[in-house]
This record gives sequence, C-alpha cells and structure tokens, in this order.
Amino acid sequence: MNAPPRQPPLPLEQAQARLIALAPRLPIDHRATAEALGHYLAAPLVATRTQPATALSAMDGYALRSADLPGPWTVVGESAAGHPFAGTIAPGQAVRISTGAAMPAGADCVLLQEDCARDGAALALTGTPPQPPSRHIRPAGMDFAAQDPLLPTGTRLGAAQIALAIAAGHGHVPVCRRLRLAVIDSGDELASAGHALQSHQIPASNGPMLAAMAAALPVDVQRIGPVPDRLDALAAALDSAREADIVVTSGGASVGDHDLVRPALEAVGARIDFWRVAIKPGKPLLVGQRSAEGRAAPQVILGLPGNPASAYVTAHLFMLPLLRAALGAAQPLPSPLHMPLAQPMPAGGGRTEFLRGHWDGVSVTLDPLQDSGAIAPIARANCLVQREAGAAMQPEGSKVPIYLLEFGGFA
Ligand SMILES: Nc1nc2c(c(=O)[nH]1)N[C@H]1C(S)=C(S)[C@@H](COP(=O)(O)OP(=O)(O)OC[C@H]3O[C@@H](n4cnc5c(N)ncnc54)[C@H](O)[C@@H]3O)O[C@H]1N2
Ligand code: MOO
Repeated sequence: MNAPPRQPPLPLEQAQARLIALAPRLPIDHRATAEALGHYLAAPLVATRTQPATALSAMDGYALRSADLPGPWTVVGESAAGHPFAGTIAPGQAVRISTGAAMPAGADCVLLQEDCARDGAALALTGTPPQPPSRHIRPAGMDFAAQDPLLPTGTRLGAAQIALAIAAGHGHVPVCRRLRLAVIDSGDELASAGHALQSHQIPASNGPMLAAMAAALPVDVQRIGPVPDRLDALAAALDSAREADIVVTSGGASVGDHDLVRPALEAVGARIDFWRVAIKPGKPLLVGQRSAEGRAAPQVILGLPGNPASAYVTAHLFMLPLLRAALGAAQPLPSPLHMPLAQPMPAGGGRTEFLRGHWDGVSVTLDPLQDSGAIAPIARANCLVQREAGAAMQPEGSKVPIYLLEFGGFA
C-alpha cells in the first residue's frame, strides 16, 4: 500500500484561513429579536425609527422657556412619561415634567425641581438655572435617526445589541438558522460519564467539553460515542452524523496503529483538505469535507487530537472559529490581548505554542504543568499564552499575546 504523500504541518494562520474558507454558510432565517441571543446578523441593522422620536426631559422638574429666566412662572399642566402636555407653553408659563417625558411645544429648558420652589401654581427660581439652558433635554434623534446604519453584518447579538434592534423597530432580525454540530468521542479506552471504570479506562471528557464550548453559540449538538477504535465503528459514527453541518471528532488523529479517523473519513467518501498544523499542543489536527445528496454545502469534518489540552486548545483555535464563520461572524478568529509576564518565559521550541496560563488582571503566570494530556491545568487556566516557534527566552514583564478563555480560572 502506498503511504499518502506527507506534507509538512501547515503554519497556524494558513491552516485557520483554509478551514474558515470551508465553513458551510447556513440558510438565513428571520428570528424574533428577543430569541436571537448569540446569533450573528446576516444583514446590516438599519433604524426604522428615530430615538427619541421627540425631545424628552432627562430630569424631573419644570419645562419652560429659557427667555423667561429667572422667572417667576405659573404652572399650567404636566408632561409625564407616556402622557405628553397637549398645549403650547406661553411666556411666563411652566409645565411639571418627569424624566423621559416629552418636552411641551414652546419649552426649551428644564429647571430641576431641586433648583426651584413651588407654591400651588406659582413657581420661583431658588437655585442655579441650567447652563446651557438645554442641558437636561434629550433632543429628537439623539440616540439614532430612522435610516441610520446601526450594526454591520456579522455582529454578534448580545443583550445590548438585542436592546438596540428592538428600540430601532426590529421585531425580527435576519440571522442564520441554528447550526447542527455532531461531536464524536473515539477511543477504546473511553467510557461514558457516570459508568464504572476499570483501570485501563478513562471517562470520555472531550465530548462534553467540546459541546460545552459550543453552547454559547446557536448550535444544536449531537453527541456520538464513545466509539471504539475500529474502522467500521468510526465509519458508522460518521454515517450517523450525516445530517450535521459540522462534525468534530476527538482522538485517533495521530499516527498510531489505532488512529483511524483519517482512514474512516476516506472510507465514508470524505476528501481530506489538510492534516497537521505546526502548533503545540494540537499538531495532528485533521480537516476534511464530504458532500451528500440534498445538502446545500459540503459537511466539514474537523478531527481534533485526543489529548484533552490539545482538544481544548484546537477547539479554541479551530472549532469555535469554524462555528462562528458558518454562523456568519464578521470576525471568527479570537484576538489576543498583550499582557506582561509575571515570570520569565522559557525559549520556544519548533512549533507555535499555546501555554495554559492565568492572568490576574495585572500579569500572566504560566501553569507549571503543560502536558497536553493534563486536564487540571486547562480547568485552572483563564488564558492561553502564545509563544512563537524559536522565540528567545522572555524576561519577566515582557508583553506576550494571550487569549482569554470563557469561564477560565477559579473566578
Ligand atoms: N509517534 C508519534 N506519536 C504521537 C504523535 C506523533 O507525532 N508521533 N503525536 C502526538 C501528539 S502531538 C498528540 S496530540 C497525540 C494525539 O493523538 P490522537 O489524536 O491520535 O489521540 P489518541 O491517541 O486517540 O488519544 C490521545 C490521548 O487522549 C486521550 N483521549 C482521547 N479521547 C479522549 C476523550 N474523548 N476524552 C478524554 N481523553 C481522551 C486518550 O486516552 C489518550 O491518552 O498523539 C501523540 N502521539
Ligand atoms: O500536539 Mo500534541 O497536541 O502536543 O499533544
């Protein structure tokens, strides 16, 4: 049998760009805005209304004409939030006004109630008038005006973006449909969580970890496995994942006799796009694609290494960016912060590394245990620290690129 030509591992950025270019674009759906949390806008958000639609008071007090300062005035009515004053203010008149209430016609000034005294309908200035007189007025369109572009395509909808879309008049927003992700644990040594273990077994922790990482995105996860190290079993697992937009496997991606993800992919007719990336941990990462009848876009299969830290790091660098790209994110890749080291960082090796670390808000400490098979360090880390291949030793205080991890550390 001819061995496949062995390409050198791809540089990280090249591998990420190739994977993102394969991301299946999902059909667009119009979802109720209040239910679109975590989705990405599939079109720019444009205001359909003006906010505020009319000038409002920002404080509780009295609306009046600044030309009449320093008073006195006669209070002729009230403007409360949702209940505007119907008339027009004439010279010498004032209207009781509350925060968020419409400015009456003719008024151009709000006097704080703390700066005046009222006796029946008589109102007198006791403090300092506002400077400028319009200080406590929110003009019409202060926030946005109808037709204003508010958010670009690819913006993630969090709480504030949902508030803006609702305020801008969008009861529904265009977003992709939810993504279908299949996560396959593979390895003869794996047992499902909760099962009694023999000494040669370990709990299958990667699948739940990867599903949890995807949970913040609009993704429905199908968990498969643990699947034994047999070609037919892996091919059957891949077959049961045929409806998924994206399949993520963990384990069996390396060069051992029982590393069968690659042959299984070939057995189910997938095309391997690339295998191996020059990063540590995570080198044996595998990317393939398969087309199927009735499928608009080929399914992407991402084979992550089995070592838990390798799976965790590659899920941050590849799985989440792939999911975000498929969901229409403008910026699918994570961006680093640059933070000072609390300790010297030893020289780099032959691959770009992602060390498990802890940022305490001031500086970054590297975890003493960097074995890619260790789970405790990924659970206490709140950041990944990037060290370039061949980097010289970096002294304490040097700024290094770090990637913050959600739910990281003991916080
Ligand atoms: N001769 C070589 N050996 C290895 C190489 C190499 O280049 N030459 N690469 C090493 C690197 S780097 C990595 S990373 C690992 C990855 O191997 P696999 O992706 O084939 O993973 P497995 O061998 O199946 O498992 C590795 C390790 O992880 C544990 N594991 C697997 N799945 C899970 C899971 N779902 N939950 C928890 N733990 C899991 C598994 O028990 C093993 O301990 O290969 C090196 N070898
Ligand atoms: O690249 Mo492997 O992921 O070092 O352990």
